[in-house]
Amino acid sequence: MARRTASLLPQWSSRIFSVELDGAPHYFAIKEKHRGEEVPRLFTLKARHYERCYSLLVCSSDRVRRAKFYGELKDKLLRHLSPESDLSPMSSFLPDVKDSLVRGYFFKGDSQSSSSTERLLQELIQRDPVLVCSYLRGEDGQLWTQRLWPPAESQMTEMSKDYYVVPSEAPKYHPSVLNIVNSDVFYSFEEAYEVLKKCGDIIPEAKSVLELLPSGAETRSKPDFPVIVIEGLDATGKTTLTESLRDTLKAVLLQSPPQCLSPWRARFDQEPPLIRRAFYALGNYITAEQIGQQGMKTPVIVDRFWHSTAAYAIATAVSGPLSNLPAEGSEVYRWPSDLLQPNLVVLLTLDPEERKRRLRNRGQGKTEEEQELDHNQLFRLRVEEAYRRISGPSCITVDASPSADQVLQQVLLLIRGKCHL
Ligand SMILES: Nc1ncnc2c1ncn2[C@@H]1O[C@H](COP(=O)(O)OP(=O)(O)OP(=O)(O)O)[C@@H](O)[C@H]1O
Ligand SMILES: Nc1ccn([C@H]2C[C@H](O)[C@@H](COP(=O)(O)O)O2)c(=O)n1
Repeated sequence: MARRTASLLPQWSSRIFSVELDGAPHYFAIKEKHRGEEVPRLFTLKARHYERCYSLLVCSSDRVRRAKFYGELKDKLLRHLSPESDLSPMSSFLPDVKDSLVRGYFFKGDSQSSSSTERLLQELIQRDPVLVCSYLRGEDGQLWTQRLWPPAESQMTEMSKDYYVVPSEAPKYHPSVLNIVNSDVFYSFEEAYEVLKKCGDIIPEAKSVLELLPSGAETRSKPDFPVIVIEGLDATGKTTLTESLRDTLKAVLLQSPPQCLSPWRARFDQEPPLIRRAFYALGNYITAEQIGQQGMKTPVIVDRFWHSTAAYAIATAVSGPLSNLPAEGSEVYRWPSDLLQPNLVVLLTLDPEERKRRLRNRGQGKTEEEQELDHNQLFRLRVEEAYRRISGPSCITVDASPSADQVLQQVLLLIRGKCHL
């Protein structure tokens, strides 16, 4: 058992832990306990009767299983724990080490129901890939010790000791940045394909999607005619503009995700980010195949493409202000080497109030991510900034607030300048 836990989460004592408490991230490290040592204080939990807290980190080496289980675990804990437990997301990572982020949850253990909580934890560690720790409050109500739970799990490992929980500086970038590559954003057909292939047993629809895929991202010869992608948040006027461009340029209009994936889109929108983003990533390769065929005959206009896939994924993986995004020039913003590159990518931007007005006028239902855009100003800013940072090709921003015809003329000017049409 001890060996199991040690291999689940290597370099235990070098890790930083992050937990959202009262709406703010708290970062802490652990320090071996030595007698009489002064240790900085971390945080106080409000209610006195919470003598103990728990963390659960999901440690499976199978990333599809880990992603599915992480979502299910939240539902399970919410069903079982009292609302006073303040269930919060938690993570642990090795500073600057890619792919080292492990996610989980943190909650306060109510002394009233401690035996039933411990029964649930016992059940979880026996069946599922979780690592459980308990945290005890120090005498001054502020200092906490961390220890592997239950104590019998910890014999003979570096986790066997008690550790002080000490405050740690916030990392330069949001810890989720460490795991974006090939978990939130995919940089090759193969990487996204692998995820959907592994899902075949648990999500039957994945098999239908796999059947629609081109046989790899073959290097086709570049289309003879220009390929122009129109990007932007919802209701910025993409549909209006792409339809006008199609008519004006006698072009073919395509979209990503492609029409043939429509029957499965809602299904994959319910899945955890790893699976959902792999679905959208593969959609781009189907659209690329269609572009390759149509682009030999006419200009092609595309409503959303890889910029959307990457920008929404990055902006969702990272929370908080723009400064939490990976820095400009980061590998996270690079274009997949095996994906067709358009000749021009236009990003439509709009004042948030005008966007809301257009959304209201349109009056359609919204996806969860669209609702988030409405309510969460920071999320909207992160999506737009991520769009701007993507390179190879980069997007050219066009203000979409003038009339539909003025926006069309502006974009036609850009196309004529860049694509010799
Ligand atoms: N330049 C414009 N000025 C005023 N209204 C516009 C303009 N362009 C589009 N609209 C209106 O704004 C609404 C949203 O436009 P549209 O559907 O083209 O956006 P979209 O970017 O395709 O949205 P989504 O991504 O959600 O499909 C529509 O009612 C459309 O008629
Ligand atoms: N190529 C694409 C297109 C869309 N998405 C995702 C990103 C958002 O969650 C949502 C927006 O699309 P809309 O509702 O406006 O059709 O779909 C993507 O990841 N990649």
